[in-house]
Amino acid sequence: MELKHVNYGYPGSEKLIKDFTATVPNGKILSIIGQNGAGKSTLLKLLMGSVSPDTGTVELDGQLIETLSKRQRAAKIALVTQQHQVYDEMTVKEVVKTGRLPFHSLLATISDDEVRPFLRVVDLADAMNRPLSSLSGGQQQRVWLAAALAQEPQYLFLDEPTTYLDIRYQNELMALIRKLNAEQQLTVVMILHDINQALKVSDQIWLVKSGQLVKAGTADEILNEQLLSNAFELPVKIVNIEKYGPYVIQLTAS
Ligand SMILES: Nc1ncnc2c1ncn2[C@@H]1O[C@H](COP(=O)(O)OP(=O)(O)OP(=O)(O)O)[C@@H](O)[C@H]1O
Repeated sequence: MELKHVNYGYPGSEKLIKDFTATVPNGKILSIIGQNGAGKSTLLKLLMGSVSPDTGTVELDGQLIETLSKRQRAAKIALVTQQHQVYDEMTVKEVVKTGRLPFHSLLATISDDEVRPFLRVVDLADAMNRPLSSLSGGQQQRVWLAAALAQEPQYLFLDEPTTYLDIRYQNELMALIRKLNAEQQLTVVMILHDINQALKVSDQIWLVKSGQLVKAGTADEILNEQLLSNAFELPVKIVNIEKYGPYVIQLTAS
């Protein structure tokens, strides 16, 4: 999956993504980090083909993304976002069934047996018949992950998956994503707000500022005070913590 010289602005707005060229590493975990409004979610939309570049190209497995139908794209890419309150009344299994829908007509019946394996992966098979709203935030996020997995994608996109989760659930979710990446060779692309989390879980990081790629690199290559301070427009200190390693501190007050 790759972006080549992509420029994009929302209709009626000024250019947001500027001459963006980068490759999503296959079978790896990629995180996109940057300030609010830097264009991270828009990059996901471009990679998914839900918006088209004004100039430049987006390729998915060697094909121009706009030549693929919505169904063909859904067969390859699944997205987990944080906007799903609408489905609160649904049961866990119903939510996971929505993940199968790109392949079935809306009238198709999807059996419980078909969705159970995906709930097993996220350790929620026992909660299958419970209303989604009766689960904790961390469990709900795992249900959405199961729904994405039910799509049997090659690429798993996550837009700020740890927002609203406390640190323990954040760590659990990240461990699960790593496991999925390792065991199912899923290519993971996620937007993370926590730089340290991104540094810890990612094989590659795209550091983005004002719609431009500042740097694509490994955690070691991104761990640079000046680079991060410039990109986030805040002073950054990197400290070394025993048994943890380097830790980025963003200084919010001068
Ligand atoms: N549908 C839209 N129409 C017009 N402008 C939009 C639309 N979606 C996003 N924008 C604008 O594009 C800019 C970048 O948005 P985007 O969501 O890509 O950034 P982001 O880096 O993901 O931000 P955040 O960290 O706050 O989620 C913002 O100024 C936003 O207001």
